[in-house]
Amino acid sequence: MKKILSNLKPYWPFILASLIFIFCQAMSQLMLPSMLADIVNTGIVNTDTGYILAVGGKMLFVALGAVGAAIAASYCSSRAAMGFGKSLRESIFEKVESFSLNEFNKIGTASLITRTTNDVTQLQMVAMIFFRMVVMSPIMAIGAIIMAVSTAPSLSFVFWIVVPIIAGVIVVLSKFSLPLFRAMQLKIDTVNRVMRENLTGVRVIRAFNRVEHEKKRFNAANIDLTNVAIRVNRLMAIMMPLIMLIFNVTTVAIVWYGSLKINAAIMEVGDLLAFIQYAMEIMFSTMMLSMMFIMIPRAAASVERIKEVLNMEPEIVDPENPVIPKEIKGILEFDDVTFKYPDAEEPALSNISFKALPGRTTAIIGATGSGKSTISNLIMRFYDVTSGKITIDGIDIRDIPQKVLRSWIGYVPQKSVLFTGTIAENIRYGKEDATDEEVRHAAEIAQASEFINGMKDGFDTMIAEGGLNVSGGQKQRICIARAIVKKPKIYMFDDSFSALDFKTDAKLRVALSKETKNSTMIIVAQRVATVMNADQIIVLDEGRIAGIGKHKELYENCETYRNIVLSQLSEEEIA
Ligand SMILES: Nc1ncnc2c1ncn2[C@@H]1O[C@H](COP(=O)(O)OP(=O)(O)OP(=O)(O)O)[C@@H](O)[C@H]1O
Repeated sequence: MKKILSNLKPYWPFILASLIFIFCQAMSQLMLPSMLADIVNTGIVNTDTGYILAVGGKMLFVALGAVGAAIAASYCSSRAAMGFGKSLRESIFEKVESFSLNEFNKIGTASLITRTTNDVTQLQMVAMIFFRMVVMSPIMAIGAIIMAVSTAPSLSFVFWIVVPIIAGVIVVLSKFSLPLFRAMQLKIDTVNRVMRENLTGVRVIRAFNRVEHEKKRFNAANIDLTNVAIRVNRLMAIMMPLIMLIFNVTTVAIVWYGSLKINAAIMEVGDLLAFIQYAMEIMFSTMMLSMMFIMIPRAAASVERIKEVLNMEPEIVDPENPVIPKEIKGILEFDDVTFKYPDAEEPALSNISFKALPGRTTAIIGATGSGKSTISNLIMRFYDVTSGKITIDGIDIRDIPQKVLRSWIGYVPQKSVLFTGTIAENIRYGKEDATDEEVRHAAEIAQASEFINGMKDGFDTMIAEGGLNVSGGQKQRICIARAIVKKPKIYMFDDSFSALDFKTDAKLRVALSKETKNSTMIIVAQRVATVMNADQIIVLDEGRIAGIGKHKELYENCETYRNIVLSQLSEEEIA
């Protein structure tokens, strides 16, 4: 909670100003009924027009003051609440940025989006009303009780009956509403998740004619959310008429009892009028407070969900005593590495040891699911090894700050990811201050220049959201250029040539080897043609190393490798 509330800190001047204005508004509003009583008791009873005009003028002045204070309070509380929301969203975003892949998996992307948007909006709304109502209502309620009791002490017993009844109604209803509000946020998560899957998977959905199925899935989630919302609103629907009934019965009781007093000449008409107005203020304030009780549980559900994100400790953290060498050679070594994904039964990698040297190409090949991408995940420190260690120039990568480690590596993921922006901007993602020449050169090596220059706007061509306006192979080459422009010490290509035709794949590797003479190259691939010229090939089989060596040796000595080769190459190609 402290972490959430700390986001209010920068806005305390607005909160303070809003409280002062609210106080002024409450005071002005409290003065009005007693002035009205004065007009009736003195002005009207004595038919003193001058008095009526004088006090009426004062009333107008006070009422205008109340309006001004209300506007100012509203402005200040809105500024504070909106600022709070902005700052909270920033905090969540920053926290999420520090998550390792495991934390993303735990909460889920759709839920993280809802928590950053919808849940924060809930808190923002509550904060705005909170500043106004929680301060205004008690001041008004207490002030009105004091004024009412001093105006007509004999009628004040009414409050001892009415206020507890209103409070009781609210407490009971809020007990039912909390679980419903919690459920509602979860349902919003589900709607978002289904929507997200539908938008990203639209091509597959259409290709497999599953539009109807997806409609049903979305409808189910949507109806689920609607049902919970209806139940919540049913509670609200009960509450408002109940409170209005209490309001009206109370007014009737006051008028009836008051008129008896007036008849008996114990009370003046003006005092009864003032008393009714104070009674209204008291009941209205109690109702507003009760609305807070309804909103607070809803906000509490959102607070819980935001707290879960803010309190989640990322598993991958920077070392306390980091080692940051000025210069590295790029010798990457796996030393008896075993790794099990969180929640997985079996390790994805077992006892992996190898050394990748600068100026050499190390290729990793194996069947699907053999653990190739897991190796790249570990090198990037998206996950930490379960046992053993990975070193660069002899330094355990857990002793190197993540930022520094990742600055040494040019990573091309298995699934190409591009961002909305121009092609040049996407390539510059690898090196922010890369010159146009550097960008062009990187594209040249990545065999991307030709198709980029063929586009109407060349390097300034806009990439649509998710890179939908370029082909799979083009996307891959832009991603490769992004890594090349960085001029890293270590290249990590995770099955990054899979969408390229054989000719482009070969040309790219030749151009790359010229450019990266002193860099350590790690190429994960499924295709034998991509790896067969590597200086060393690591053959993975169900998370274990089945063989390490050059193409020829492995073909002769490693059965797993031979089987992969035989399944892909013809006799002449092997020879
Ligand atoms: N996040 C994860 N949580 C649990 N298990 C995982 C996770 N990611 C991968 N695995 C498992 O780890 C094993 C190795 O997966 P990995 O992605 O490294 O294989 P791969 O050789 O790269 O396969 P492919 O060639 O199909 O990409 C597989 O059995 C897979 O099911």
